[in-house]
Amino acid sequence: MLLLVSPIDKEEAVEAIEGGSDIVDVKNPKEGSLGANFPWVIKEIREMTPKDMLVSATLGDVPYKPGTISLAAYGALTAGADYIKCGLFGTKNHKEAVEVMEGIVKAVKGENEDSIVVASGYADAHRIGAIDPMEIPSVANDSGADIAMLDTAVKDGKTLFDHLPLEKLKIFVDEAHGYGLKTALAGSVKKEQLKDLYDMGCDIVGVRGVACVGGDRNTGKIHRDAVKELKSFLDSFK
Ligand SMILES: O=C[C@H](O)COP(=O)(O)O
Repeated sequence: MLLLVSPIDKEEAVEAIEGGSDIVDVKNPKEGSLGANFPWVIKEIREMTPKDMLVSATLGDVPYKPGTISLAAYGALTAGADYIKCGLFGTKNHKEAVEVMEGIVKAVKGENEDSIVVASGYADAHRIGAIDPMEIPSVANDSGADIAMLDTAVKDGKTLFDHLPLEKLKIFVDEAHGYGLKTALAGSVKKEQLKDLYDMGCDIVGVRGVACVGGDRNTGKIHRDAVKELKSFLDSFK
């Protein structure tokens, strides 16, 4: 299972890289769970990240505005992101979500067929009126995306597992794998929850809070020692 760590700036990106993160996920937590960062931040983090390491960029907790989002995706790609990740915040159903994701897929894969598109739903979608998280694998599949992901929309200390039990997460992973997609799971994930994610076959775990000093995604900063600890813990499962 790969470790994705979400830095907000260059200083945190160095910590993620030195700590051994597999994917550097440029994000702006000030703008939400999957908040988008500025193109120049994505660009400078891509430039300082070793070529063989993947850089991901989030497009935000996006509204149901397919044109706007496809243009944002094009911008993230141009800034150098290998992974383009979209939080389906304002889409209420399968049809709307597929429409948004199809625009992203067309915008980025038309330029670079190797770019990786991630459709992210929210385990606590019921709190924001967004699409049911269990529909995300079919949304990713029907739109031509590569990865089905879940995060949490509201960062109030509740974790992914508080909103979806293990059995449901396993169904999510199995369904996505059945389509030939990869999976990414996140949402205030704690170290002691990593083994469950590994055992269910999750491909990527996304973290920020647990990689920050003091475990706080907003007030803390990512530290290489925390990333190293997570990485070696994950390696111990192999
Ligand atoms: O993509 C992963 C997110 O950044 C997870 O952040 P979090 O661990 O603070 O919920």
